[in-house]
Amino acid sequence: MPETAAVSIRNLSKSFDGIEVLRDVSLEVQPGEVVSILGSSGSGKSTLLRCINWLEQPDRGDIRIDGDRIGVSDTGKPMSRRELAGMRARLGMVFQGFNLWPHLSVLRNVTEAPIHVQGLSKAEAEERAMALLEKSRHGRQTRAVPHTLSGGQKQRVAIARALAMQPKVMLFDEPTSALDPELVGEVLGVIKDLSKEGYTMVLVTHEMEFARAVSDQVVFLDKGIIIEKSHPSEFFENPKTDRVRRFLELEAPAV
Ligand SMILES: Nc1ncnc2c1ncn2[C@@H]1O[C@H](COP(=O)(O)OP(=O)(O)OP(=O)(O)O)[C@@H](O)[C@H]1O
Repeated sequence: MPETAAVSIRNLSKSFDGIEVLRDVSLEVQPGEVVSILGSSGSGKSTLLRCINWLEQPDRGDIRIDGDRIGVSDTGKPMSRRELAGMRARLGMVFQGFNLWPHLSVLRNVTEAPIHVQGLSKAEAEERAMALLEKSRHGRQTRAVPHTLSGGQKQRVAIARALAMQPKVMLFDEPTSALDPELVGEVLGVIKDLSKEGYTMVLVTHEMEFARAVSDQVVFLDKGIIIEKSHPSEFFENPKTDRVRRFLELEAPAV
C-alpha cells in the first residue's frame, strides 16, 4: 500500500488578468480516493489542479495536504523555496505533454530526482526505477531516450518518474489528451492499477468512461464554479443540473 494523504481545498479563488477562473472552490479528497475533475474547455480544471501543487498561486483560499497548508507558512508568510519544495515532494504530477528530460535515458529520467533530491545512491535509485517502470508497464527498455518512444511509452515513463519520489498524492492533468487513440488505453490501464493500489489521485480528464470506472468522486466545474460533486453512478446516471446533462449528452452519448 502506498503512503497516502488527504487533500483539503477551501474557498479557492483565482483570477488571470482580472477574470476569475476559479470561484470559491472547496473540495475534500480522502486518503486513497480517486477524484476526477470534469468540465468544458476553459472551465478552470487545469488551474485547479495546478493550484494544488502551487504551480499557480490562488488569490484566496487554502489548500492542505494532510492538514499542512501549501504555499503559505504557519506565520502566514509565503513559504520559502525550501519549504515549498518539501510540500511539493508529497505530490506527484503527470502532465498532458509528458515533460520528460529529452537528453536523458528513460532510466535517468526516473532516477534523477531520487538521487539529487532524496539522496538515494545510484544503485538504490535504479532498483526503485526498475520496479516502477515494471509497474507502469514500460518494461526494461531503459536506455532509450524519450524521442524514440511512442506517446504512450513516454507517458508511462512520466508516471514512473512521478512515482519515484514516493508522493502521497498523484495529480494527472489530461494524461491521455496528447496520445493517439490506440495508445490511450494502455496509459489509462496504468492509472487504473494505481487506483486499485490505493493511491490518492486527482485527475483532470475528458475520458468519461474512465472517470466513471475509477472515480470515487466526480467534480464538475462550470466557469470556475463546482456545480456538481457526486459519486460517478449518480453523476452519470442522475445528474442534478441541466448543465451536466447537456455536457454528458455532448461528450458521452453512449453513457
Ligand atoms: N497562465 C495563464 N494566464 C492567463 N490566463 C490563463 C492562464 N492559465 C489559464 N488561463 C485561463 O483560465 C481559464 C481556465 O483555464 P484552464 O486551463 O484551467 O481550463 P481547463 O478547464 O483546464 O481547459 P481545457 O480543458 O481546455 O484544458 C481559461 O480561460 C484560460 O485561458
